[in-house]
Amino acid sequence: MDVDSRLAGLPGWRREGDEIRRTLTAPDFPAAIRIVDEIAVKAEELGHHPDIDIRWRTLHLALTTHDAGGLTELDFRLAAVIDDIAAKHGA
Ligand SMILES: C[C@H](O)[C@H](O)[C@H]1CNC2=NC(N)=NC(=O)C2=N1
Repeated sequence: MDVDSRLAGLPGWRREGDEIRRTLTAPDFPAAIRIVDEIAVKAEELGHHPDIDIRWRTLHLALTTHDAGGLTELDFRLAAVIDDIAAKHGA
């Protein structure tokens, strides 16, 4: 997969090794938790789950496909879903 060209379509995301990462700043802590809650619903639907670090209203998200030993189509699909959720919540 051409990771660089996929990343070009996801401006908030950067590559770090076998992961893509994005940091979000929500308006406040409850909004950050609502974002995580919505991501959880979509992640279950996709069968693909982000690593999430919650620091007050800052969320650090990391995606990779451990099963495949690197980045796959699913990571980029989930990244786009996360971007939609973030935009909806003003993050
Ligand atoms: C069996 C199950 O589908 C796998 O463990 C899934 C679950 N969610 C996952 N999520 C992510 N991000 N990477 C995986 O490799 C992965 N594997």
